[in-house]
Amino acid sequence: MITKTVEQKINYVIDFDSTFTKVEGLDELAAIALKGHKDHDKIVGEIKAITDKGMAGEIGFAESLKARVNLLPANREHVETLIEFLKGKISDSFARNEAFIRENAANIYIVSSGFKDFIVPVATGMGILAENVFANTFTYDTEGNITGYDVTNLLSQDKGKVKLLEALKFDGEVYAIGDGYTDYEMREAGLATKFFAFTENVERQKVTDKADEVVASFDEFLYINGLTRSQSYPKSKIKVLLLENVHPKAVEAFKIEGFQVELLKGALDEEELIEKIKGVSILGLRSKTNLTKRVLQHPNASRLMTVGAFCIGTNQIDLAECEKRGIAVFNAPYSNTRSVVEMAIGEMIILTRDILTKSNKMHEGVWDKSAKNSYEIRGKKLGLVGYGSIGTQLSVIAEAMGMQVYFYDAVDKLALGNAKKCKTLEELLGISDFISMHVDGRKTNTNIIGEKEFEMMKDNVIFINLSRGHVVDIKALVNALKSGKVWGAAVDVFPYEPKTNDEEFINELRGLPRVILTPHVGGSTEEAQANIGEFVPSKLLQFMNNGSTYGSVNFPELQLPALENAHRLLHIHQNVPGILAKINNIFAKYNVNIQGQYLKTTTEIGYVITDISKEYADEIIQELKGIDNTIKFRMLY
Ligand SMILES: NC(=O)C1=CN([C@@H]2O[C@H](COP(=O)(O)OP(=O)(O)OC[C@H]3O[C@@H](n4cnc5c(N)ncnc54)[C@H](O)[C@@H]3O)[C@@H](O)[C@H]2O)C=CC1
Ligand SMILES: O=C(O)CCC(=O)C(=O)O
Repeated sequence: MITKTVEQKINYVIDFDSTFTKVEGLDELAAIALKGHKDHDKIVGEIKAITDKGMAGEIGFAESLKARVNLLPANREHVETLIEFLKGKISDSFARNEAFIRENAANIYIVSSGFKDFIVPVATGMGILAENVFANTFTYDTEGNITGYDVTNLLSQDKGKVKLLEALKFDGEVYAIGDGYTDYEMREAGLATKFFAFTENVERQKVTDKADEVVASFDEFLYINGLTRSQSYPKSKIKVLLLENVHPKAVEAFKIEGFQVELLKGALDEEELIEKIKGVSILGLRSKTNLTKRVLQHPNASRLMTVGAFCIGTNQIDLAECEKRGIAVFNAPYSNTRSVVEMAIGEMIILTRDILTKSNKMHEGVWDKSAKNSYEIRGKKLGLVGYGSIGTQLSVIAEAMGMQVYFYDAVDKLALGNAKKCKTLEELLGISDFISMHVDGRKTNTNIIGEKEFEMMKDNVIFINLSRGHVVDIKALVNALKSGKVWGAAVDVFPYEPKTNDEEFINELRGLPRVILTPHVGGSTEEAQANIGEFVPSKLLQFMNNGSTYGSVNFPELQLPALENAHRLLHIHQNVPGILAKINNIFAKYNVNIQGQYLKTTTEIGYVITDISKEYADEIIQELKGIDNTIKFRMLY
């Protein structure tokens, strides 16, 4: 751990409400006491409004406290309930750094305008000494009802924290940490050496404007001051940018760990992405944002460490450029496959029963009961182009529904069930009653189905594309539909897709009969999106927290053990001879004890992870970074 040699004693004065805990104790006490009360919302709202005004410095503190306690119909039992509640509401970054609190307990003070009645049990549970908690105290009647508070306590008065610090006469420096104006007042009065505005739970501009430093977490406070901490680099300083409305679970996964997260609804074009990627270390996108070489080469992208494709396809990402730059890319290869398969089955049935035509007629008041142009899928031949995760699942389900399945894949694939392998695409096109595209989006798959391929198909074929827009020549499909070669089609993906839901969809397929058009929603089910929203962040977090790259689509894959009692050094470099030797020469030169070492390479890059004992010369870091052909270096503990 990094530990500052502290020559001068530092006293840490920490606020409680919305700093040490995520919430305001008195507001929560009101909510507990008024549970089930007919005026619950009204009274709690009033109390919260007064709290906010007081914290923002808009009304005097004494006035705010009096008004709030007067509105509070609470008793000892409610206080007990509040204590249990608050124990679960310790701010994440304080909870993460309990070890620091316990080690430095003698110099850590809670100075709060809240109440000892609930602060002491919560704070002492985290290692704070009871005698170092300074706060107000309630007064109770004989039945245990709160009647008021001790008005002689300095903290119940205006500028109470200032008065208390004057009285305490701390020896050494005083670092005040809090979210409210009264915390700043200690600095204003010259009683605190520095004021750190704490914004993990609430951010008040009036307070941050006055701060010496704004810290989004306690980790950041410890980092700035070179103190012992649980995170080698504070996650609140690491930016995560999530695009295309990924599932809220993803946002939550990063927030829980303390990252700075921004979620945007739509996709971004190249210029917009260059602008937004500034300072971003973790980027999440779906199929519509192109992460191009130009974006990656821009200085704004220099902090980018990892990218998550919240989908299967990664053709929208320049994987080779990411690799060259030491950026690990992950995707969700299976989470939405079932959703695509179900949509393909549904669309085959809708088209072969001519349901679109019938439904449209019904909406116009036409009752046309007839079996004409309606067929079962049972017994028909389904041709799958691409026999990967989706193609194979569709194969099994279609077969269970009585279809005869044929497939063509560019690589040799094992046939599942009774499916039959075709040697060529031409063979498959000539056999099939239904053709469904499930190839990946590599560039060479552009227009693999065009005029010539439609010509090879049986008359009245039903054609489905849920893979990628560019694999089918849309003009050729339009002609095949107009000529009757293709009876009906379902298309979910297009060479150009609108960036957001506000943009018009323009395509020649619009308005054609028996054509199902969907806005790239093959994988958009609640289930699939929730699965992806968990899966991709778990990969990105593993990479960030532990260095593991298992499942990466462009990086040497390594599943690393948990870090135990060591510092982990991660070195990404161009794959040229001699780098491992150079790394180990540095360790040998400084007599570093290696606890474990892992290496994996691709033809382009090498990834060396070394776990070392915690005592080492700081110089090794600069020397490791300085090795020729180093792409990226970082350290974890
Ligand atoms: N519409 C949507 O919302 C969704 C679309 N997709 C897309 O579906 C496609 C397939 O996904 P997966 O099955 O998971 O991919 P996969 O990578 O498991 O399978 C693709 C298969 O296509 C084969 N292939 C590639 N090019 C070929 C060619 N020219 N001819 C014959 N075979 C070829 C590959 O060898 C591979 O077996 C991808 O493009 C993916 O992006 C995936 C999920 C949702
Ligand atoms: O849901 C998305 O944005 C894209 C789905 C898709 O095409 C994929 O997973 O490859």
